[in-house]
Amino acid sequence: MASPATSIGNVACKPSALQAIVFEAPRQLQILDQLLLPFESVYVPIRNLEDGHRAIRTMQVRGAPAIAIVGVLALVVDALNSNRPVAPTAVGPFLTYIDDSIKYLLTSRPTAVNLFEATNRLTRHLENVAAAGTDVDGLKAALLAYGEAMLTQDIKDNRRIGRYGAEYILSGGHTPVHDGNQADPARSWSVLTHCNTGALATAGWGTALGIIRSLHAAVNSDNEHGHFQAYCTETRPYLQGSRLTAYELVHDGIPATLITDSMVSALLATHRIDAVVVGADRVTANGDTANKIGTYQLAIAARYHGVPMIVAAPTTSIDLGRRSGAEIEIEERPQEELLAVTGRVTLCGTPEAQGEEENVDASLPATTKYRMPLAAPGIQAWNPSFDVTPAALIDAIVTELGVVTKNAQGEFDLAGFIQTRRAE
Ligand SMILES: CSC[C@H]1O[C@H](OP(=O)(O)O)[C@H](O)[C@@H]1O
Repeated sequence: MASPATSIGNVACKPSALQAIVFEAPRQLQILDQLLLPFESVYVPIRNLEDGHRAIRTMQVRGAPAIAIVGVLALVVDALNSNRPVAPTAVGPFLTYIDDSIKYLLTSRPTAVNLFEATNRLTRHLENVAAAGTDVDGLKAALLAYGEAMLTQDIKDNRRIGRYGAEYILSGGHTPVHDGNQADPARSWSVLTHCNTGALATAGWGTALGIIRSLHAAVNSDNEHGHFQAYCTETRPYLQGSRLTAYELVHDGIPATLITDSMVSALLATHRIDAVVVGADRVTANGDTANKIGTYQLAIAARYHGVPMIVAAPTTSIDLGRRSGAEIEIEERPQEELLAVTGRVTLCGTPEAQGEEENVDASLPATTKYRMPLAAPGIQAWNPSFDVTPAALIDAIVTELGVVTKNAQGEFDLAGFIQTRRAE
């Protein structure tokens, strides 16, 4: 499962097993093919817009922040591609090429707001650079700098989200469900999460999984008695939980337990869960949150059992232009993703599977693609990739600017919070 060695910034190195995006400026972009994880770690080159669109559409790369970063970097490598120059050499046509490219990229997946938000800011930025009187090379340099900045800013934001979220949970910012004394630092802590919101969904660290990383570090550093346990759901049908989040938690050595999506209420009924922490694809102005399918029923179960429901969302996932979740387009994906599982397996008769044993059939392919049907032939399937959790079922929204809780009217004032924090 070793990742291929590659260079980053002219330094030969090997990406960490969890590095979803590898960018060597100005034009070498690779993404970790998440359709093959955790059993194969394969990096796929993104050489142009079409490669980027396909990787996002097929979910080789996924996660709201990662989608935005790969989308913009695919535009960078397309615009700076010297092998097949496609970008116009005059400023006006170059800006038109950027606009047309963005419109194409935005057809990849509709629900997560991050790519829309990032490309809106990019368009305004390049227009300002052009108005300042630059040539196309200046615009290309600005585009490259913008894409590189997204990588570093996302990790900074996620570290802040992790810290704010961990502090909020440890400080009793909510009513603990544990019988234990909130003030007792030696007590155990358990958090349930859904889907994958970690390094594989971002440029690194993660959002909700970033909070789990920070919470685990805080509990284990404050005292040797504290114990932290993460629980993650499988997250059917793509299995972001059992394939990706479990992979990240095991990689980091964080005690973790996998459950099926159908076990959520039974687990919450044990009263061992301190908080449910999930990510977000699009949070509207009132706090309604589009996230992976299954989040809504998780929130219902959490509310029923008195467990705080916490959404981790960088401000790049907050869409103040939409008043409520009713305005969010929910992506429906191919039925096939629910009706079967596909992937690659190493055949038991091949050298890879048998090590050095003699009696292997070398004529067999080392790995072979498979499709395993899971449902009765002929059945139809409904496969919405997201659902919307109403703000009424959410207790806190953790951003890189801090934790947003409800006002005296029981509402989130996200616009006011963001404006105030950014003015500080
Ligand atoms: C920080 S990732 C946010 C969000 O994206 C995931 O969706 P997908 O795997 O379909 O791209 C999931 O909803 C995560 O919570």
